[in-house]
Amino acid sequence: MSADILVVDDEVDIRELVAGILEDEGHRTRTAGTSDDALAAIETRRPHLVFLDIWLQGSRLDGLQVLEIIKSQHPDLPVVMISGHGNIETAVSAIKAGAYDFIEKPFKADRLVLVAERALEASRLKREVRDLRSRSVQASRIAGKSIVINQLRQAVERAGPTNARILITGAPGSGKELTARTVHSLSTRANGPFVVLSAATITPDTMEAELFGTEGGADGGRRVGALEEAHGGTLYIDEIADMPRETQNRILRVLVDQNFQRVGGTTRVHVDVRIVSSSSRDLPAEIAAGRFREDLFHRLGVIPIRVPSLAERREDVPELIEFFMEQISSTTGLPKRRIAEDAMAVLQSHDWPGNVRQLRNNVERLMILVSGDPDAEITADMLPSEIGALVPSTPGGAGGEKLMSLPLRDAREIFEREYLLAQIARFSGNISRTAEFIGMERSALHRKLKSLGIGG
Ligand SMILES: Nc1ncnc2c1ncn2[C@@H]1O[C@H](COP(=O)(O)OP(=O)(O)OP(=O)(O)O)[C@@H](O)[C@H]1O
Repeated sequence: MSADILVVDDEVDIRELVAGILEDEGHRTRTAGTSDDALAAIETRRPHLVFLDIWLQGSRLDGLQVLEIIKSQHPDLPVVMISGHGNIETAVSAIKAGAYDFIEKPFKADRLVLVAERALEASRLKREVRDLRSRSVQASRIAGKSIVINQLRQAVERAGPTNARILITGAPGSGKELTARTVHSLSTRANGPFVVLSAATITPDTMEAELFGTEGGADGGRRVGALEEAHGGTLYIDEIADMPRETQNRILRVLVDQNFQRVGGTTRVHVDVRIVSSSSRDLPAEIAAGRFREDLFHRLGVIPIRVPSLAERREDVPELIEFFMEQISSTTGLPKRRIAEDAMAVLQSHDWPGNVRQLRNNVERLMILVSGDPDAEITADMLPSEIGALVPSTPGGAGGEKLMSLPLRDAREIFEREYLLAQIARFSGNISRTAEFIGMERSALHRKLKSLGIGG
């Protein structure tokens, strides 16, 4: 890579020498003889790398002061100090102040080239890591603009940094783990581990070993459990209500004592772990049935957060579809597709029992299956039958057969009711938008709803 390198030294011979060597390597260089010229050159255009003399005789500021200014304005701009013979100590303090490295006069050309390449490579890697991080944050963004999702986002932003234990409830696939990850990324533990323990998929026999780890097993070895692995970070326990009673007792003790013993062990392990747990069950009902400890419920749920189901926020469906198409397209290379209005209407009025996960799976399936003309829209008839049922289900869950057994008048009334309820839900209760979509006058729709006994 050809980089833009600024060489700052009061001795003209030195700066020309350094610049010459770097240019021979294919880089572009600029030079400055004083602190003010150096800062002005950076101001004009941020270079990729700076070689900076420590002394800078005859300048307003010395090299260390210039370094300080550069680091405050451009923390990621790598600076290599040029140190005179015998002032290694100053060079070391420059490194403490943020310089990448130093070269000592007189220096060999290959040492100079090597340091330059390393500094440029380190800065490139740093940038890459930052990009990847921001991309993965973007990939796990809580998407949606509905009121309920805004409330969720606010709750997460408030609770994230507090370090308090959080209990997340919500239907399967609604985004509980995503919520937990967002909480973690907003906390002071963001650079620590985020460990997932899925209580639903672990058998009661192995639950404690998974959570606490084991000691003195058959092979005499010890295994680190999820709690220990999450030290300094967050432990996310999924489907907490599926934990066996005995484990519930033990985890409660961990929460009280802040330490635990490994299975088969005698030493107490002290950890600093924030526990975020989740459940898709009705926990008060589990407590009433004696399956879940009430005191544990209160300990885990210092801050309760509820994730809305997708059916509660149908207006987010188009944005979520766009979000997933973008995501899937960038990871698989599949082209994004346009969704025709009739298909969108079906997608928005579907109940989505599997919530956002089910929606995402369907988007992926459509992108794979709908091949051919990349400009062709996805229309309602291309949707899988599981979603595409055009007759809304009737109360009691019966489908078309029930309608068939009724006189036209009653069947029509049931159909109209279900149809209108679904459309209104789709537009989040906004009657004007519903009326416009279904092609009725707003006042006529109001009258219709009243006659069907819907709404106030
Ligand atoms: N609001 C959202 N915006 C973007 N993606 C979302 C949103 N909610 C959920 N997802 C995505 O949907 C999928 C399911 O979410 P997640 O695993 O967090 O659900 P869950 O409630 O933890 O599921 P389960 O109950 O099965 O553990 C994930 O791919 C997640 O990234």
